[in-house]
Amino acid sequence: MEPLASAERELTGVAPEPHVRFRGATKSFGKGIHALEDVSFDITPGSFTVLLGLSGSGKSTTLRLINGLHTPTDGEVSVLGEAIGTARGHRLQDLRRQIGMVFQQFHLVNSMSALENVCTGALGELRGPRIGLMMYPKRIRERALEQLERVGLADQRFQRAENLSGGQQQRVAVARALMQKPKVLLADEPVASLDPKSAHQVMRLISGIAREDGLTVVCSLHQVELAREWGDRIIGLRGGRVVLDADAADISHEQALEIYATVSGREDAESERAL
Ligand SMILES: Nc1ncnc2c1ncn2[C@@H]1O[C@H](COP(=O)(O)OP(=O)(O)OP(=O)(O)O)[C@@H](O)[C@H]1O
Repeated sequence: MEPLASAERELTGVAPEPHVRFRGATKSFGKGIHALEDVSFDITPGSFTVLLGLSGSGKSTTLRLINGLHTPTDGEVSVLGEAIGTARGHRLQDLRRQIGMVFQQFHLVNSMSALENVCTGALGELRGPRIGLMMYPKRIRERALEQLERVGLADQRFQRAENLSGGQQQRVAVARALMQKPKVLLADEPVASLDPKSAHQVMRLISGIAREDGLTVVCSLHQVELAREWGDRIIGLRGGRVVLDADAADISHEQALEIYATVSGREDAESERAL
């Protein structure tokens, strides 16, 4: 998915500024735990990048560096042209508002309706807490309903989140992320808890919305086939290092599987899951 970036290049002859830039980024936790080591890449606006790798390879750390939850121990991470690790206060809040997030475990409030969960995505633009759907301004409730319509769940708007299926809950979580009107959408293993049919549905939804809104997506996955089907580009991580970085269309199933090259029994089991 390169329409935005390639259109801009065609019009101006200049490649657009990347939405995400890693330059020699390293993240260590104490002595000896290098979650990420010397990672460099640029992510083009409007592209869909998949981070592929087994458990512990550094995918979540990469996403957390992008949304400023971690700061790099060494090197630089910039998002939308700013070094997010050094941004503070309002500037950091503004940047974070432009970065939507979707998680493996959905992180909805179970006792709230689907619509109220989506409304919480707008809390960053409101003052003070809101308890109950009717405490949100009408314009926010209307926007939330529009987002629920986009993910095909308007008819479930008053259903408590806990009564929805996993796939439906993830669609509500996508709608909530869209309330921020993000430029960048980060998805951390968004389909790892879903059955294959729901997983495809959610990936199709994220991909379709990203295309419509020109969103830049960075999505971690551990399933090779999903990565090849939905990503424009695959960045493979192993042991905190980039071991593959190429257009998804140019990567064979076997090449992608090499990311899971076995060095221990644990990884053997993981590489079977990755198929
Ligand atoms: N806060 C932390 N403190 C200590 N070590 C950490 C911390 N966060 C991550 N790590 C370590 O960094 C490495 C990379 O972890 P990360 O969560 O980024 O991997 P991942 O590819 O997302 O794995 P998973 O799919 O299991 O979430 C692992 O060895 C992990 O144990």
